[in-house]
Amino acid sequence: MSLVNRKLEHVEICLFEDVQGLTTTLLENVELIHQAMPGVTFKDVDTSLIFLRKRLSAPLMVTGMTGGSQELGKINSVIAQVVEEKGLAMGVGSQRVALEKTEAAESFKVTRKVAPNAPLIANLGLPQLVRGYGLDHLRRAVEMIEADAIAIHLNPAQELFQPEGEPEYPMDALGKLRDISKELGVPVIIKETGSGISMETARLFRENGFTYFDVSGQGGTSWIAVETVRDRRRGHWKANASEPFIKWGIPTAASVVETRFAVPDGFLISSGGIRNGLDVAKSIVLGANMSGMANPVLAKAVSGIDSLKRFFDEVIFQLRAAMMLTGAKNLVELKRRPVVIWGKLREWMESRGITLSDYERIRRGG
Ligand SMILES: CC(C)CCOP(=O)(O)OP(=O)(O)O
Ligand SMILES: [Mg+2]
Repeated sequence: MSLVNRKLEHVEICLFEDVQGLTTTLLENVELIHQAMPGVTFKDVDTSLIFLRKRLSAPLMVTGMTGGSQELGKINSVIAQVVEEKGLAMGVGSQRVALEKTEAAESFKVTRKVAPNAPLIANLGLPQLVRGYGLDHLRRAVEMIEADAIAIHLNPAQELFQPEGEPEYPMDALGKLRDISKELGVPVIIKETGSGISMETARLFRENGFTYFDVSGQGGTSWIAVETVRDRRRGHWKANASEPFIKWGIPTAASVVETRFAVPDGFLISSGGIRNGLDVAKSIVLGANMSGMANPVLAKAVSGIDSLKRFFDEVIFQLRAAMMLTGAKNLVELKRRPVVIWGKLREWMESRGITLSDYERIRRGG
């Protein structure tokens, strides 16, 4: 199976197969508190923030999805044009394919060509560090798109069920990444791929000097389900073995809580099943610095540039509405607003030893 074909098949499956929303983010257990006298006028709501030394219009990025062929480059180009116009940030899909096939690089380079100012984030998988990738490879991925940071994706569950997967995550790969990150020159964002980051993993990376996390929890695309579709198409026995794992992982809201609890000083991106501006607002109140979206952006991007522009306008309107109705005129105020956490998310926190009072102190910034 060629790498390019896998990239194309991933996008086709994410668009047309049933791999979405098989689980929930538990954001439904997070309630923002309505304020009947919010003390805020809608036009004054300010959603801007600084990310990677650049100003964003809203706490929203498109998390890494694709690249590797001309068609996939077109998707990256549409997303990058809209992200540039809207003042948002964007990650690209794994650039392994472009490091192994130089002709695939153009499908990634196009992002910086059409988005000269937006924060762009490069992307490689940790398994490649186990298979010989080093500082030079990460540098080439960063330079390919003049990236402001690089996301290193941790995808053990996906690799386990991928027909041609590389489920190799020895602890010395973390030490190698730590050493590389000291020479790289841009921040490294530790990113999951739909199974979420736990407090143990967040703490482990923080102890090694990493402070940027993209939690990518359960609730959006299930990459175990994606690879199961690929297994089934190939008659691979893993298609049956994966059934009990389709709901494997940490729901996005729980992963935001766990990562924030473990790394009070970290920069957190809440991603995995983020579908609207209220999810973004809830993520910020829960302790994230910003949110990331992938699949809904992919679907709009293939429908065309206007469809994606309208989508972001709706999401940012929803965020601004939630901010006004909770009485927050900017993101600093939003993260300090009161919140109700109940249901399964509260039970999850209690069973993980995270008391609401401890969490309240941490999420409001100490
Ligand atoms: C979330 C997922 C797209 C991460 C990348 O999957 P993959 O194993 O196909 O990526 P690589 O090309 O880096 O191996
Ligand atoms: Mg891989």
